[in-house]
Amino acid sequence: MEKEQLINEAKAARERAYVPYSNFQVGAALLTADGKVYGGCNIENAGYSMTNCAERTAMFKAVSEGDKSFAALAVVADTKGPVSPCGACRQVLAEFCSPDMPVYLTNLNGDVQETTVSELLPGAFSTEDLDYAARK
Ligand SMILES: O=c1ccn([C@H]2C[C@H](O)[C@@H](CO)O2)c(=O)[nH]1
Ligand SMILES: [Zn+2]
Repeated sequence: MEKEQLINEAKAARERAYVPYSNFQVGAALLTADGKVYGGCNIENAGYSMTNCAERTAMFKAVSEGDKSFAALAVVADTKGPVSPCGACRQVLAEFCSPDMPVYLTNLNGDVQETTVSELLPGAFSTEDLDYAARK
């Protein structure tokens, strides 16, 4: 799938954002290794901290459907520059995606920043850290 197509899927998912509190719509599109696309939007809650970001919505949809092998992610919001994923989403990406997986950070003006999972979260806490402690 083309990068532009994945970005368009993220824009379509963004339209479904549930954002009565921030009014800030975010969309994500996660491409699986076998060519499926999971869209995600941010979903807010009157208890603000229960909000789920677009990126994690897409990730959790995929994993809950049995997909855990990913090829690329696109994220879009109406930001001045390419949107910057929050720390929680960076940690979730690091759990399931390879360090060099491409991530396309975009906005509605057509800016596109191509980065990777490890660039977004260098030195992520990982399962290897847990394994080391467990074998002692
Ligand atoms: O990368 C981001 C940044 C923010 N948000 C959401 C969370 C909340 O609904 C709103 C404002 O933080 O934007 C995302 O979905 N993804
Ligand atoms: Zn987030």
